Amino acid sequence: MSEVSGETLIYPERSGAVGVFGGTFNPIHFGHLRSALELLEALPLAQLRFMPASEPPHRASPQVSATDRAAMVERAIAGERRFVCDRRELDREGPSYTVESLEELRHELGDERGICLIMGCDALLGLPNWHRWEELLSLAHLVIMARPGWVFPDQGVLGSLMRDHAGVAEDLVREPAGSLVTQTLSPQDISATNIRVLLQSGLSARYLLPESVLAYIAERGLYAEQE
Ligand SMILES: Nc1ncnc2c1ncn2[C@@H]1O[C@H](COP(=O)(O)OP(=O)(O)OP(=O)(O)O)[C@@H](O)[C@H]1O
Ligand SMILES: O=C(O)c1ccc[n+]([C@@H]2O[C@H](COP(=O)([O-])O)[C@@H](O)[C@H]2O)c1
Repeated sequence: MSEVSGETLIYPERSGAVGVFGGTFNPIHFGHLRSALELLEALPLAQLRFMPASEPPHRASPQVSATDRAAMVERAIAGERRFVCDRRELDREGPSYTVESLEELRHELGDERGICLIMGCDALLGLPNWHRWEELLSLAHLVIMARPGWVFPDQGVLGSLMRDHAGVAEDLVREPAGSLVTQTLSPQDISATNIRVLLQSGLSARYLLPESVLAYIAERGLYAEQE
């Protein structure tokens, strides 16, 4: 069983699928958290795992360490029993390839359990550049969240992917992998980029992310104001 934060994880009732929400979480914010909660309520998910990327494959190395980013995730999700911080990518050397995390999780959960890889529409657009991306749907379902300012692709390789794998919520528990489900949630036009800009400019980021995360940022002097 992989290392997870807090209590030892007992995998939930056999009925629900396991959601995996990967991200840089630099820092985690209410856009992530509110979307995750709405997904839990809209889809047959028993648990949602926030999985901070240690070395996000397709962006510059974040200035804030993976340990700090995971600590912020842990603070943010404290109190919501169905949210878990999955630290497996912190324990692995090299780029945090999602396909490798899903392989590990599939091995742990067995062949029957539904696993849902969750991502925003913006992340979907970059999918064809991911490491071994064509294997992702054999390991998990994809749950794509609408995000303000982004439209679902309807052409090219992603348009075909969306049509060929289009599924409905029930598929996430009927099958272990292979369906693509889109979900419209209340729009949260919040980004970590915007939060970093505010903090680096000496402005408040209050009400965009949990107070516990803001307190951690202050304690550790992260995203400090730039001269
Ligand atoms: N406001 C939001 N609403 C819905 N999904 C979001 C939102 N913000 C981020 N996501 C999704 O969460 C996942 C992780 O995102 P990430 O940690 O990179 O946050 P971000 O706010 O997009 O960060 P950055 O601004 O640094 O790119 C991605 O799949 C992204 O699409
Ligand atoms: O596996 C890959 O090749 C890959 C390429 C780009 C992004 N990802 C994952 O997608 C998630 C969102 O990434 P990001 O950069 O938008 O925070 C995060 O879990 C990354 O590890 C994964």
